[in-house]
Amino acid sequence: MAGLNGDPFLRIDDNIEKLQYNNNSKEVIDKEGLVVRIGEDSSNNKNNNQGGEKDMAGNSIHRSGSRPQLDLSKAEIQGNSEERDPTILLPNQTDDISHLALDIGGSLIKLVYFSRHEDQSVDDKRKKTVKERLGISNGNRRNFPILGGRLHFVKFETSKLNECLDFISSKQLHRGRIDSHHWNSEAPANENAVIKATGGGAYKFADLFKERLGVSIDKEDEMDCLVAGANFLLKAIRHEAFTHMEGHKEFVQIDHNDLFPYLLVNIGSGVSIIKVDGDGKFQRVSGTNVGGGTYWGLGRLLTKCNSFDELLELSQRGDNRTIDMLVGDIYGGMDYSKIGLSASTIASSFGKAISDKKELQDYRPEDISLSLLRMISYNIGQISYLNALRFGLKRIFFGGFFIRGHAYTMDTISFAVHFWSKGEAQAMFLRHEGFLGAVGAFMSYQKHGLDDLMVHHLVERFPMGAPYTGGKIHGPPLGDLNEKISWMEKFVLKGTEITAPVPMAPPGTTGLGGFEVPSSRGATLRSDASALNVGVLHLVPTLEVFPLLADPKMYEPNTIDLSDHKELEYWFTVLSEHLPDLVDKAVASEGGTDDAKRRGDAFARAFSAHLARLMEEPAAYGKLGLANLLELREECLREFQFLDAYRSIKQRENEASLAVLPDLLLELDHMDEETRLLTLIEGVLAANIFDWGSRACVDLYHKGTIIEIYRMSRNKMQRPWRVDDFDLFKERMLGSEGKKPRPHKRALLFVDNSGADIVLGMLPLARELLRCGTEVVLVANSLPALNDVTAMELPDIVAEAAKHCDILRRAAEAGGLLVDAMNNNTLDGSRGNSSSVPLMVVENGCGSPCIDLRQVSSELAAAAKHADLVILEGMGRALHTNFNARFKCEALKLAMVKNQRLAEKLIKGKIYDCVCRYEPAT
Ligand SMILES: CC(C)(COP(=O)(O)O)[C@@H](O)C(=O)NCCC(=O)O
Ligand SMILES: [Mn+2]
Repeated sequence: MAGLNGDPFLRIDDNIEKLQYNNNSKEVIDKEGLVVRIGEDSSNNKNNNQGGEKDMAGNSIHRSGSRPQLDLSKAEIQGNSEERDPTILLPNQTDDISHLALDIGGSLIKLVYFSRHEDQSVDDKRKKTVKERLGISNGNRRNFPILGGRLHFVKFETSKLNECLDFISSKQLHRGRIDSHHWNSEAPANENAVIKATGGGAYKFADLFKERLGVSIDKEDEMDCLVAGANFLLKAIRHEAFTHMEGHKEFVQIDHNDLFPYLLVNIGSGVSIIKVDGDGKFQRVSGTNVGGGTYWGLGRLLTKCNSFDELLELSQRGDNRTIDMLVGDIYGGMDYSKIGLSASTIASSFGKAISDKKELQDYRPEDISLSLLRMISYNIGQISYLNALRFGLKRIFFGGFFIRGHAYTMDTISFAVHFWSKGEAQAMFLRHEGFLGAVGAFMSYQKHGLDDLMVHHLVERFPMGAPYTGGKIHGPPLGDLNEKISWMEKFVLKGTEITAPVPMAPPGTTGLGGFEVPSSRGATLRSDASALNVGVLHLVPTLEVFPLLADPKMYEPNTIDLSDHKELEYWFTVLSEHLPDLVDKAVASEGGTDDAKRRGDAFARAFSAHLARLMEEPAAYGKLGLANLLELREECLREFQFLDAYRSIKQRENEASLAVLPDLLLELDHMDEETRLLTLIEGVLAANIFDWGSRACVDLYHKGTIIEIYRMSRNKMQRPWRVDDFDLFKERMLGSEGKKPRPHKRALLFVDNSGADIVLGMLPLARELLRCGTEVVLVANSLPALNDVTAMELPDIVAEAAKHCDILRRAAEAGGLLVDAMNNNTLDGSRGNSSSVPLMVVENGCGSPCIDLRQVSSELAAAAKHADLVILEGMGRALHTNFNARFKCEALKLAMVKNQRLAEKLIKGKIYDCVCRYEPAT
């Protein structure tokens, strides 16, 4: 692009440190304008959030997780004020208010509580106009049966009940109650406060709760709760159920329309077997008194173990052949093949002990524990299968404290079910198995609307919420950032490994001699891993499935499946190596203060801990794809309050690119249609090189200015690209043999990075579509991720670009993007032309470099309804995710591959190759 003048731009890497470190100075930010303007916009955020700061999106940032306080301003009584307990509306209440349910078992207290977060949407003028255009009524929030918020899952040992009471009291969890539309304030004395609880402890400790917290316990039936909890979790959480065979965990997608009937086997001290036919429809069809209590009780007597976990851990080093009588023992080492029993099959649990002249002390506790575990697990598996057979059920879900995410136990039960059913029935386990009762008790609050939640309304996140040392039941999650950081510091001082050492079974001993040979691999033999498998559930009623997906049920966002360990290792290394640079940027973005450095350090440790955990057990947080890892990193940054690490880089690149935009537009306008379309697509691909998430690109930035790199990238744009459907797309756009095709009605452009990518790549392409008469919706991130442009930032960028272009200006005005910016500054001085096709901006509902189209903002879903073209741009949105996605409408996927391995794997090409994939509507 000879016409682009080199301009006095800094090298990309020059002085970035300096510039960013100045960011704490309000003056610098003021001068740069962008941040402050956006900040001002947010002041009309109706929420009055004292003490909180605002981020760029105008959202409130709580600097501490302190106790909730009620904002009573403008409080009013609803209904009849003569009533004894009238409902009080608190319109300005913004802090968390929670409500709580408990399952108080013999060994563990499981606690589920809900915290409500303020509606973070900023209802500015622009958004209103876009909503009007898209036909979204402002009042539609009321259609949602429940308020957005979070469900937290916490466990305490029952023996530490006081810790649990302190936790409830410090968070004031017993005070809040919510019904579907308003807050119910509590009387200060709180005499009438009631919390729902199930489990034996609900009876046993009721007085203590009254005494310590002043609350009454409303006891809920244990079985009702179990079933309600299981139904909710199975319907609402995507990766809730999994199979576990020979150490291999596989998630099962349950179709919530085809869930019933199923068998629920709850293995507590005893075992209950329940046939579940629907919500609230179930029958306890059987049970057995040989359960978790039997294992623990007998195990304790026989091994002198002090805890259930210790007993389980022992089993992992055991060899049951020393105690169990095997078929081979009876048949002189031979199989009894006539009836299908191999020599290693257990003929009689503990059977060898009758003939050996040995005393208890002659047996290893490890072997006893394993033998006992297998005896009880097989027995439960067998009885469950027989009951499944009795009622013709194929699916059996196992839950209860006995399992505790213990791989070997799950393998043994699965093996038994598989063996006896000859593969017909399937044993499945639940990620939240320990919380079924507590969730069920929570569900029993009236009118909270949880039943109406769908899978796409829930986002599970894994904050570094609590101190853990692996395998241990942990105490209260840390809400306060400082607590979290000091925990990290303590943790490091102690020099403990973040994940507990996994007890490894000596090869060839564990699991030998069973019905066949259930061989759990050592790496998955972790006891109580489930303590770390449960995240915080974010309830976001505004999320929707992207309506243009051709087959939402078959849709899988991730292209790269990280269950392949080699793949996981590779990406683990990439992300670990990028970490120091990311921390530098993040710390600098917060002014480089000591506090920021401390947080940066804590962030690095937390994220590394997540990575280490996932390396050890990739399926720990549900099905793992690359998109999940990249999102986890962004979430982790936010958890340590780095809200926009690349803020100043984005701003610099925007400014640099906007300065050369007029030249680019002028050049484009002198081209014929065909050359122009090619140049535009080349422009998008070339400008996608500005990606601060790619190691190779960041190395490149040290070698030239923005414009130099852009020009270099443009010059390398020779066709054919590695994936090159340009001719097809051109034909669709321009037609052939003189026939002009009808223009698209509306195009959704999923934009990627700030700077050249948006300004010199996607905006000019948008302008071309507008010129054809196509409405354009720019779809951008709701929250920052790397150097991606956000929906909050786009209107200002468009406004700046529109100063140089009538097409953009008119369209932006028509789309409500230029609320006040453009009144005087137009090229020709003319006022807005509302007859122009509109250019709009919507947020996509996520804060990641990738996008999962099963969960997008309602704004985007509404915009999609009239769209007939989807353009996905960038590596994250078009390659890591959605490369294989099929749409009901036409789709164009544009990206430069900025990673050698991905290039080889995905397109059999090399780094910096490009993808231009055009797919007609399916
Ligand atoms: C994070 C990204 C997906 C962002 O790419 P983009 O969507 O901006 O094109 C990409 O930079 C990436 O995959 N980076 C990690 C791989 C690497 O550094 O080579
Ligand atoms: Mn990006």
